[in-house]
Amino acid sequence: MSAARDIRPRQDDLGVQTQHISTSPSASFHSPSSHSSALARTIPVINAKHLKPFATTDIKVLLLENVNQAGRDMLQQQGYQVEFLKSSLPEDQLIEKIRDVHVIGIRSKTKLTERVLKEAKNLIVIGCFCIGTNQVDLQCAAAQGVAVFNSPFSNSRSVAELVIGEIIALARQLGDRSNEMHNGTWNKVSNKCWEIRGKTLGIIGYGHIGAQLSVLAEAMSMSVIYFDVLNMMSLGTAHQVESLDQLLAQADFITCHVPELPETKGMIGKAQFEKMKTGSYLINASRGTVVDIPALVEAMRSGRVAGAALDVYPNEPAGNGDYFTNDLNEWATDLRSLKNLILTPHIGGSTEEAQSAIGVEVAQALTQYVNEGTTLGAVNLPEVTLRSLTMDEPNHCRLTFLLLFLQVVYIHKNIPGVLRKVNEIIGDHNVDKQMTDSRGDVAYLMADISNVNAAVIKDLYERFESLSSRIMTRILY
Ligand SMILES: NC(=O)c1ccc[n+]([C@@H]2O[C@H](COP(=O)([O-])OP(=O)(O)OC[C@H]3O[C@@H](n4cnc5c(N)ncnc54)[C@H](O)[C@@H]3O)[C@@H](O)[C@H]2O)c1
Ligand SMILES: O=C(O)CC[C@@H](O)C(=O)O
Repeated sequence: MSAARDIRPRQDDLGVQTQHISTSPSASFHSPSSHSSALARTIPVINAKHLKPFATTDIKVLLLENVNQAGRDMLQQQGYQVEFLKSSLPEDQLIEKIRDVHVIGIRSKTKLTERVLKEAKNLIVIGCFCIGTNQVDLQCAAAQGVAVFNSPFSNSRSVAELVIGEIIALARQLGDRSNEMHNGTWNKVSNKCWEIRGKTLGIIGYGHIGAQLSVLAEAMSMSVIYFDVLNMMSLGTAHQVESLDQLLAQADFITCHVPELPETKGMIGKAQFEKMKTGSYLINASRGTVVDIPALVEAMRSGRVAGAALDVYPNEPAGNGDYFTNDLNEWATDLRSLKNLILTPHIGGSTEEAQSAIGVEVAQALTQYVNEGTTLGAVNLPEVTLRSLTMDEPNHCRLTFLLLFLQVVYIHKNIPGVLRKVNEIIGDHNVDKQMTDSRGDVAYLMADISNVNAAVIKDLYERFESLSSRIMTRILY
């Protein structure tokens, strides 16, 4: 087989119309579970909607919001066509672009709403190169058979470290002193400046970030309490309180680390500020909707809150520039006028370490899904994987010759009896391995079938596609 990339269809030995892709090792996906990954592999992928196999060079990827180079490189090395933009796109432009792509990579600013997703006729997978997935209509994506992946903890440490820095900066009014010096003013004061040793940190949401922060804070002799809707294992000597009100009443520093959900919207508002200790501090590096900003402004003006740090806002601009004005958020000027308020442009997870780790992790998940159908780590589909078809398999030479193994990836609506119909179809064939799982209304089945030929593939595909419960059928071989 030629090492040159050639995406033209050709007839292979079995007479199946397939496509021929690079055998360069650098174009192979190095799956952690695959011992053959260093060897050249040929992984044509069928996009079900066209009933034609894809060469990897046919896969179109759109990366928005300055996704890290490491992730971009990995996708390019697959041979995919990768378009890269530094910022997000307004909805209408996004719709134009998304119509054409199979894979989209975004961060927190790109809103993949139902309206956008309905136009994404070729889309098979979304990569959120971040933790949050609130910017994607996950249910709509699942109903369309579009898998969504994120990076669940690669930037957690970066956020936790930022928050530790902010706790000290707020306790010592560092932002104000630094601004004054920038304006030429020497203002040596100790009034209302504190050590953090012995103070109580109240963490709302004890997940990846909250737990990491708990350890760091205790290392600096803070005592840690936290509130979470789940019962969690406390790290160190931290302890879980039973209600948000208890946390608000006890903590000197309060920091929010909950996801954006209907229940967390406005979770810290006027009533909660009134329950906080006078002179306490608030930090929000979760999502902008969690804190009611006008209520925060009022609480800071009244002296109830002695300082705050905000990294996230209800409305955030698509790219960098002079956007932090009342045009974007009506209270921006009020915020900018407050003392001891640290404002950062959603940079909690923005470190070199975090971004490159996220780039690699999400690019890997995307590649594994596109090339192998694996949904491990998907946030909206059942997690299903099969052992890779490797050189260690008894029939590995068939893998090398492409069409002797067929992997059917079938996403279907989870209606009772549907699996019986699916199994009736594949039961007539030589099923090497098979796995199914469901999540909500959607079930996902993977099956490796050996000894297939062009007619069998066509028959299988057509029979799956004719099932009324079908969402998406892909055949990878
Ligand atoms: N500023 C940034 O750059 C940045 C970076 C990463 C993550 N984030 C945000 O931080 C959030 C938290 O990240 P994480 O990785 O720790 O998430 P996580 O899912 O690991 O933890 C969230 C925790 O919040 C808890 N929770 C959910 N609803 C709650 C409620 N109503 N009350 C109390 N607890 C509740 C959950 O049980 C969970 O333990 C993310 O969802 C994301 O929006 C921001
Ligand atoms: O990088 C981003 O845009 C989002 C960072 C953070 O909020 C996340 O959800 O991981």
